[in-house]
Amino acid sequence: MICTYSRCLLIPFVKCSSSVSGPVRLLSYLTTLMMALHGKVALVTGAAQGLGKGFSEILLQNGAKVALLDVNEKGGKVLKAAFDKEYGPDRTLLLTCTVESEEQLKDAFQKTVDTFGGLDIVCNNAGIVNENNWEKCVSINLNGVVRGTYLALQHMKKENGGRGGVIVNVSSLAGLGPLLTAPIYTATKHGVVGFSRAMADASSVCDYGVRINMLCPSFADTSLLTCLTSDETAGQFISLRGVAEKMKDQFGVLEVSVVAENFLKLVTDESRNGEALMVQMQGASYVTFPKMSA
Ligand SMILES: NC(=O)C1=CN([C@@H]2O[C@H](COP(=O)(O)OP(=O)(O)OC[C@H]3O[C@@H](n4cnc5c(N)ncnc54)[C@H](O)[C@@H]3O)[C@@H](O)[C@H]2O)C=CC1
Ligand SMILES: CC/C=C\CC(=O)/C=C/C=C\C=C\C=C\[C@@H](O)[C@@H](O)C/C=C\CCC(=O)O
Repeated sequence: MICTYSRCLLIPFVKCSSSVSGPVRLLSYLTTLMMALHGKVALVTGAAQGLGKGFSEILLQNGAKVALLDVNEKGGKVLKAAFDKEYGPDRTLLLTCTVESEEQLKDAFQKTVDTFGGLDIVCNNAGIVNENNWEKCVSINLNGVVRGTYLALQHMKKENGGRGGVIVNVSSLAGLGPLLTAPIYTATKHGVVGFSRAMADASSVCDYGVRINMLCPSFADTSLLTCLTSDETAGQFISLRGVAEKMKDQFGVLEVSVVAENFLKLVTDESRNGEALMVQMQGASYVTFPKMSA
C-alpha cells in the first residue's frame, strides 16, 4: 500500500530482536527506512497504557520516533523497557508529566524537540472519566488538549520555522452525541471536537502547515471502561450503571489495535484537516457536520 504521507510503503513491521543474525538485522534496518513515517518525530500524551500505548506502537511500527508522555511514571517505565527491547532504545523518549501543568508539558515538548531534532506528529490522547471531580475531568480532557495543541503549534507551524505536520486530538463518540451517564465527560469531548475544528480552520487560513483532526472511538478495551460503573468516578450517575452497561453491550467494545489503525489514517492521509473519524464496531467513517449559512 503506497502511502501519500512520504511516498513509502506502509508495510508490516519486521520484528527483530537483538539476538538475530546480521542479514536479518540489515533487513529490519532497510525495512524501517522504507516505513511511511521514517524520520518523523511523534509525541503522544497518555502513552503508558490503553489507546495511547496502541497509538505509540503503531507509530513505532511505521518508523517514527516517539516521545511517550504520561503522568504514570511506573507504567511509563514498563512500556519504555518493552519498546526498547522491540524497537531499540533510541526510538522512544519517556517523559513523566501531567497535561494539567503548562510548565511540565512545555518542558516535555522542548525535550522532545531537543532530543529528536523536531516534531511532526502530536497525539493529545490523555483523558479520564470522573463525574465526581468534574473540574479535574475538564482540566485533563479539554484544557490538556488545548495546551497540547498550542504547544504543538509553537514547534510545528511553518511561520515558527517548524516542519508542519499533523495533530490528532482524541475525542470520543461521546464528543458527537450525549453519553447520559457521563455529562461532564461528554462536554469535554464535545469541546475537543469544537476546538479542534476551529483550530483546523485557523491553521488552513493562516497556512500553519499543520493538519488538526479528531479521533472519535466508541467503547474500547482499556481500563477506562471500569469508570463507567465505579462509584468513585460515576458520581451522581452511578444510578445509571445499568444503562451504561447496556450501552456498552449494544455498542460493543473495540480492540485497541482497530482504534490505532484508524488513528494512523488521520496521521498519514494528508487530505484530511478538521475532520472527525468515528470508529465503531461496524467500521469507521468520517463525520459530516452541519453546514452553516455563509
Ligand atoms: N477506552 C474507551 O472506551 C475510549 C477512550 N477514549 C479516549 O481515549 C483516550 C485514552 O483513553 P484510554 O486509553 O481508554 O484510557 P486509559 O485510562 O487506559 O489510559 C489513559 C492514559 O492517560 C494517562 N493520563 C491520565 N491523566 C493524565 C494526565 N493528567 N497527564 C498525563 N497523562 C495522563 C494515564 O496515566 C493513562 O496512561 C482518552 O482521552 C479517552 O477519553 C475515547 C473513546 C473511547
Ligand atoms: C464514560 C466514557 C466511557 C468510555 C470512553 C468513551 O468515550 C466511550 C464512548 C462510547 C460511546 C458513546 C456513545 C454515545 C452515543 C450517543 O451519543 C448517541 O447519540 C450516538 C452518538 C453518535 C453515533 C454516531 C452514529 O452512529 O450516528
